[in-house]
Amino acid sequence: MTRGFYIGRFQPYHNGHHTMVERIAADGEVDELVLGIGSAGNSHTVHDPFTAGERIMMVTNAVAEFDLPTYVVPIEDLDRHSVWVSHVQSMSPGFDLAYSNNPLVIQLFEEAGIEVRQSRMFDRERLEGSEIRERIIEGEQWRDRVPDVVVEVIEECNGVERLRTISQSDIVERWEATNGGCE
Ligand SMILES: Nc1ncnc2c1ncn2[C@@H]1O[C@H](COP(=O)(O)OP(=O)(O)OP(=O)(O)O)[C@@H](O)[C@H]1O
Ligand SMILES: NC(=O)c1ccc[n+]([C@@H]2O[C@H](COP(=O)(O)O)[C@@H](O)[C@H]2O)c1
Repeated sequence: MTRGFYIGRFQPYHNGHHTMVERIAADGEVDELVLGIGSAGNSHTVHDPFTAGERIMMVTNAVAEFDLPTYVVPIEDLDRHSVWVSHVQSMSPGFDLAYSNNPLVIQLFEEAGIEVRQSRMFDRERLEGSEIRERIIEGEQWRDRVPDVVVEVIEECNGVERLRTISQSDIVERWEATNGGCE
């Protein structure tokens, strides 16, 4: 029995992530997969708008279509990279290999003796979290870049409105930092 571990911030979980999981399921290289919700304590910023709970719903509902047993676990950040892999292991069902294209994640797992498998990036011009968040804020088309169940979660939590509101307050904060605030 082989279990894999795939971590991401999933802000939001998009079709690039979904293609990755689809390939893992189709290849049959693992019997089970753990999906780690990274930076789990972060939410309500333009970089990390969705809560761990909302992202758990996105991922759980999306991967249900695959014939692969999965577990979704939230993983909070730590201020010490040197112990992050132990922290991940303490929060996750045991795993034999990890999937990531993130250079720091790859470095930390490999230093801990855990095999990391990388993949190519799928349709990266369209399938990038920051681009999708920008499109949500700007009112451009984004729904075709995420699984339908992710659209449902974002709509259920008023995510479009949240991102737009947050992006406005970010603009105000940046303006105040540059201009010394209002008199
Ligand atoms: N289009 C894609 N194809 C394949 N892998 C992807 C794709 N987009 C992201 N990944 C990988 O999935 C993992 C989690 O990525 P992450 O949640 O940071 O998404 P992202 O699209 O890079 O988001 P952001 O722009 O917010 O950083 C990382 O290893 C990342 O390299
Ligand atoms: N020290 C730490 O807390 C640490 C180290 C490496 C990665 N991470 C997290 O792992 C996740 C990696 O996911 P991404 O590939 O989506 O960036 C992120 O949430 C990142 O914050 C945390």
